[in-house]
Formats: sequence, C-alpha cells, structure tokens
Amino acid sequence: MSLVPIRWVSQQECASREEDTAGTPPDASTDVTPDVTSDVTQPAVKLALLDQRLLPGETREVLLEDARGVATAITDMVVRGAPAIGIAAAYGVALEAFVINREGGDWQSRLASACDVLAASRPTAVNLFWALDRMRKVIAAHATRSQPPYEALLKEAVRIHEQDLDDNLRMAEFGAQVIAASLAQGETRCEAMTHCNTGALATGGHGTALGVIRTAYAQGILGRVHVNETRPWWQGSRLTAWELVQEKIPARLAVEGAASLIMQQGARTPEGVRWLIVGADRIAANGDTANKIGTFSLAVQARAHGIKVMVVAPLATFDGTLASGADIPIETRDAAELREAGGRQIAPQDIDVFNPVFDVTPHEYIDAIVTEHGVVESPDSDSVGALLGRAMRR
Ligand SMILES: CSC[C@H]1O[C@H](OP(=O)(O)O)[C@H](O)[C@@H]1O
Repeated sequence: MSLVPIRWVSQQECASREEDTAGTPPDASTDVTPDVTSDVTQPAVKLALLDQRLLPGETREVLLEDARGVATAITDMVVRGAPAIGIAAAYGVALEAFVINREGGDWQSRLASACDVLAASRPTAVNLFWALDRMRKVIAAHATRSQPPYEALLKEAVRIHEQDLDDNLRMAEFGAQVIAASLAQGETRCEAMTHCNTGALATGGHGTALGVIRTAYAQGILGRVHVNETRPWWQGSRLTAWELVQEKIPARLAVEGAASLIMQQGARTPEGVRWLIVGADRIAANGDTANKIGTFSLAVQARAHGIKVMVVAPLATFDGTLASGADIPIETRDAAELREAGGRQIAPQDIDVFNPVFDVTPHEYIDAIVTEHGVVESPDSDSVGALLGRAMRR
C-alpha cells in the first residue's frame, strides 16, 4: 500500500511545512524514521494520521500535537485497527513528553495522566494497553530525571511501530504455509473471505489477516478474496477493498448477508473458498477471540460449510489475564452510526439501537491462530498456553 497511515512529523518538517494544517500524506517511500533530537527553538513535533474516515474518496492527514489529540483521533476512528491503535497511542505519549519538555511542570503526573487519557480512548483492543505498558516502563526507568525522557519515549514508539511490521511479515509467511498445507489433492490454490480491515491501515504495515492474504496471493496459492462490507463503519468496502484494488489483488465485495451463499458456492467449487481469515482485537488464554462484530456469525457459517477459520494476530493481542472471552470488554458505539450512513438518515430517529462493534468467537470455532511466534492449531487453553510459554522463553 502506497500511503503511510501513521507518521511522525519532525521539527524540521514542521518548520518547512507551508500550511500548519492537515495535508496530503507522503508516499510510503518517504523515510518516516523520525529524528529523536529536540530543539525547543523549533516548532513542535506532530503526529500525522491518515484520516481513515475519509477513505477511499479522500486521502488527507490529521496532525496531532499532544496525547489528548491522539486519544480523540483513536476514539473517533481517524486511526483504527488493534495494532495501529497501540502504535498511535505510543507516539501520543512521546508527543506529550515533548510538550511537557517545553512547558515544564510535574512531568511524571502529567505523563501519567496522558497515558490514562490514551487508555480510555477505546476499550477492546488490548494492543492499546500493551503499548501503553511499554511506554510506562520507559517512564519508570527515567523516574529520577528532572525532565520527561522524550528521546527514549520516541525511540520506544518507533520500536513498537517497526516491530509490528516485522511481526506482520512473519505471520504472513506462517499463514501462507497453513493455507498451502490445507490445499486439497489436485488444487494449487484456493479463495478466502475476510472481514473488516486488517491491512496496512490497521497495523504498522503489511497487515495481519490481510498480510497473510497479500503473501499467499504473491505465492500464487490464493486466487481471489471475498471482502465483507463490514457495517456500520464499512471497513471492508472502504478500506480493505481499497488496499486490494491498489495492489490489483483479485477481490469481490459483498454484504455480510451474502456470506453463507458465497461459502456454500465456494465449498462446491474447485479452488473455491476454503478459509475465513480475520484479525483480532483481544484473544483470551483459551483462544476465544474478540474481533469485529459479525466475526462470530461468520465463523459459525464457515463451520457449517466446511470452511476453516484462521485468526491472525501478534502476541500483543493476547490477554493472558482472561481465562476465556467471557470478560473481554466489548465496545458499543453511538446509535447514530446505525441510524445514518454517508450523512443521510437511514433509520427512524426513535428506533432503539444495539451497536456493539466487536463480538467474541469461541475457540472451538477457530481452526488456527497465526502469530509471529508460530501457529496454534485447534486453539484451547493448553495449546495457547504452550505458544505463549515458548514465546516468553525466547
Ligand atoms: C489488524 S486487527 C484490526 C481489527 O481492528 C478492527 O476493528 P476497528 O476497525 O473497529 O478498530 C477489526 O476488529 C479488525 O479485525
């Protein structure tokens, strides 16, 4: 994908930018590795987020200057996607440290408050809390300093960003191997269905589930992708379809309601749909997986049609404190998201609305969880625990 969804804007660039407002994002070939030095005589640093609410029709960046601005951008889904939310929050802590450096004051309480504001931005994606814990460790390691550790915090945010891309590339290889091993006798490739957006827009690059799809297509073992619209935010039609069209990966968009028909037809077709490949926002210790609303229903339908279910997520998405998915906090969003679409009213204002934006797929409906440390087949407490144990020992 050619655009950079999350980009640190250095003081030098801020000094040279003509307009101090959102602008057109640079191409991915632009070096986004920030200069961590800080010069208080220069303009403030900023975080540029590609405003995903405007895609695919418009590509514009939103520029943020502090943690509260980044938290609002996460809540308003300017940036979304479990890993991307964590990356943006990490940069938000570094931004706040820069501001405190210039303004002075009790940096530890101000930075702690900034972490709390970011932690309150969205409740389900555990990557957000994992990233903030990483930043809090850096803060604690510099507790005796008179100034916030801006350079160390920015370096940690960059590490989190770059590590996510590395993890995605490793997961993509593992996931493609699982698909290749699943091909039936006489089949050289198959098709897959995906839900929501799990691509470069939701991560540090390449993607989780969509990263597996990208790599499997490049290896010639994936023929076509079935993209679910994914209401009410249309991440499938607005974001996943956009990423796939950009890269000319064969894809077909459909309403979620067509999923069973597509699976039924695909199961009967040579080299048809053989996998439902999705991301995750929080995975419990037994493999129960919270993901975009509709995933649970799709997994049940896949099972009914003999189609396998693959969840793709880095270890930062696992929450070992939860024995099962029963206690995963499920975000519910504003009723207006269902009563309106594209600025037009599509339901009576008086209708009651139920708008949970995630659900939990029981591990029994998942055939494989793909992580950067390997694959868990038929996940349960034992197999997930064994993977997490192996990963911790590395
Ligand atoms: C790479 S995981 C992305 C994950 O996040 C999405 O939710 P949202 O767009 O509301 O942040 C969805 O659950 C995806 O699977």
